[in-house]
Amino acid sequence: MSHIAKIYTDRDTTLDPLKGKKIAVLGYGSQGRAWALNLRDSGLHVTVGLEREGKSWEQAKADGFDPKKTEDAVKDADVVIFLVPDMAQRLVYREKVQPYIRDGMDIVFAHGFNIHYRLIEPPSNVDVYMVAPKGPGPIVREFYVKGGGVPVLVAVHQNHSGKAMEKALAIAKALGGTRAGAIETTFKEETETDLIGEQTILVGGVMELMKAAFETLVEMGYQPEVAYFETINELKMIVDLIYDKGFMGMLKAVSDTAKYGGFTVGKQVINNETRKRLREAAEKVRSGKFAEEWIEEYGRGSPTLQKGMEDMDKSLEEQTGRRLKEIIERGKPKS
Ligand SMILES: NC(=O)C1=CN([C@@H]2O[C@H](COP(=O)(O)OP(=O)(O)OC[C@H]3O[C@@H](n4cnc5c(N)ncnc54)[C@H](O)[C@@H]3O)[C@@H](O)[C@H]2O)C=CC1
Ligand SMILES: CC(=O)[C@](C)(O)C(=O)O
Ligand SMILES: [Mg+2]
Ligand SMILES: [Mg+2]
Repeated sequence: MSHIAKIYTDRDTTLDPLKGKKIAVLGYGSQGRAWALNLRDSGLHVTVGLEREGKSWEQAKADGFDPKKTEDAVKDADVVIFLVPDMAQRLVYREKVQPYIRDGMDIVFAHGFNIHYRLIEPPSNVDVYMVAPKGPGPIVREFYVKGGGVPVLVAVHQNHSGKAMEKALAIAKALGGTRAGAIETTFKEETETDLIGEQTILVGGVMELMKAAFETLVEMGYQPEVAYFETINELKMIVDLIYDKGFMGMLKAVSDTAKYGGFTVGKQVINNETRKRLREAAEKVRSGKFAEEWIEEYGRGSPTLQKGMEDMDKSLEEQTGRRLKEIIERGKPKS
């Protein structure tokens, strides 16, 4: 592997390509709020566009924005950023963006789903690019406020102006992303790796592994509180060690007993069978079959997603976590 990714930092980037441009942030949820606030704090001109009055509208107002109806924000904008849910983007595009597209407008995404799977096909007279934060929205905001930034991926799908990458990097900088680094990628690579990552490890894999370990201990008659601290609460500390000091740093911080048990038993639990299923899940993303399934589920009102949320809310691990909340909060470092 001799390939080295192209990575941009603050020194390689400038806000100039977006200075004075009118930026419409569509959606004010997890990413929308973080982007609108970070871009505004970085000195860019931001308008929040929303479908209707409601929770997001109130939050945007509380944060000092004067939200507009989606189409009104778009009519005025030079740059339109899609931060409504992936499944909602197609309809918002068709009804509230497409009719107002002008020559030289920018259409921007935080995830490549709708472009890669061709749910949105912008005309050739606009730039289409992406800045994809590799972290949850609230963390994108928190890191920025504290002087840091969450790393981002940048990609260009359509370069009508010839300056699409410069503008993607300007957004990356305004978001705080280039304080860490912005890695150049493609819509295909970002979309597929993001979906594979969230399904197999970040959301799906970690959640199920924690649940499986917790439930095994409880089934064996151990106290749920003890199981919760062991299999769920302590994971953050282990992951933080890996985050700060790598796998070697984590291993140096745990006991030899844990290292030996970890090396031998870890491979039995996450074995070739698990890897085979991980690969199958990844292939299902790459073939477009997962996207097809998710679009179909969304069309039926997302029953599986809703049931997942309800079941988790009622689960013994979540109930136990709520009961232990006070203890966990009390123990958190104070600075
Ligand atoms: N959540 C995250 O941390 C990350 C999200 N992304 C991407 O960012 C984009 C936005 O995702 P999130 O911030 O998670 O979205 P979200 O679910 O938090 O967005 C909700 C916002 O969209 C509005 N909204 C909800 N349903 C709508 C509909 N049917 N039509 C129009 N507006 C609607 C809500 O009022 C709210 O303002 C997606 O493309 C996602 O893949 C990328 C990286 C991480
Ligand atoms: C937070 C993030 O990067 C995810 C998991 O890809 C997402 O929310 O879609
Ligand atoms: Mg992601
Ligand atoms: Mg994602």
